[in-house]
Amino acid sequence: MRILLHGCNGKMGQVLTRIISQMEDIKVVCGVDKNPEKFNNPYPVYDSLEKVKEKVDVLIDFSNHSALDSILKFGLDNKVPLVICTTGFSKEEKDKIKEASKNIPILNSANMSIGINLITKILNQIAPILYEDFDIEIIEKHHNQKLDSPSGTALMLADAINSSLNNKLEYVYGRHSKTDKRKKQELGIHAIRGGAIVGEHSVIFAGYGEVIEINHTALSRDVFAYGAIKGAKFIIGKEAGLYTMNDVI
Ligand SMILES: NC(=O)C1=CN([C@@H]2O[C@H](COP(=O)(O)OP(=O)(O)OC[C@H]3O[C@@H](n4cnc5c(N)ncnc54)[C@H](O)[C@@H]3O)[C@@H](O)[C@H]2O)C=CC1
Ligand SMILES: O=C(O)C1=N[C@H](C(=O)O)C[C@H](O)C1
Repeated sequence: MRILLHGCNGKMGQVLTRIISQMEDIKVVCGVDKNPEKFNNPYPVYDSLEKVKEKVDVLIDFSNHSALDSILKFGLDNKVPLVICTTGFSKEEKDKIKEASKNIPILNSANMSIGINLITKILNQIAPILYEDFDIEIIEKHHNQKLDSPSGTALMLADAINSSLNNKLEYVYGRHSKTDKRKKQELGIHAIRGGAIVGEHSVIFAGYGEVIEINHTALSRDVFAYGAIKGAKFIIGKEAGLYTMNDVI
């Protein structure tokens, strides 16, 4: 498997570089990063996808939402499947991913871990049972270098809950300056940023006599990298379409 690593000089790009260098059946054949000189990688690094000349089987992206147009163009022009792991996309950008997936296979997930994706399935089943008697809130914690908030995963968890409730919930981001009490249909989403926290997510169902919490902690970035590699193996050879990690696990 020949991989193009987009965002190769970032935190996730470097974790993937290390892990893939220890594997026999797969190889990063080139990388793209807007800071191409930052590391001495064992593959060529370009500052633009337009400069890539290597033949690749799949593109894995951990970069920034602003790179989306160039990634979709590369995939469509070269018929290369995409594994898009970046977060922070707007509604318009998510629509662009959906449109491109009519012509090429795209795997898009805000979280490549097995645990979080299993939790989305569990939430889908339990939220309709609990909603009447429990208020639902999400807390996420990440390192102090993270650009987007709330995390893509927090939004993914919120969407899993909301879709099981006919999308009747109203997302409330923090409660700064509010003077009214919580409304029943609110789904509070709260972001903590500090230190080197890799990624923690809690979904809280708060009732009157009991509280249920579902927690997930990523212990290292390796878990996302292994998920992305699994996703890349899965997406190669698939029909055009939009896939998630729940199709992989
Ligand atoms: N789906 C998942 O499981 C995970 C997703 N992420 C997401 O992946 C993204 C990257 O995360 P990190 O590696 O921690 O960030 P980072 O900031 O350490 O790395 C991003 C890299 O992308 C490069 N870059 C930024 N804009 C670019 C552009 N327009 N063209 C080319 N390169 C560009 C930067 O120079 C940097 O080297 C974030 O959106 C993050 O939320 C991170 C971890 C897990
Ligand atoms: O930026 C990160 O670090 C992470 N981003 C993803 C997100 O926004 O949900 C996934 C993971 O939690 C780490």
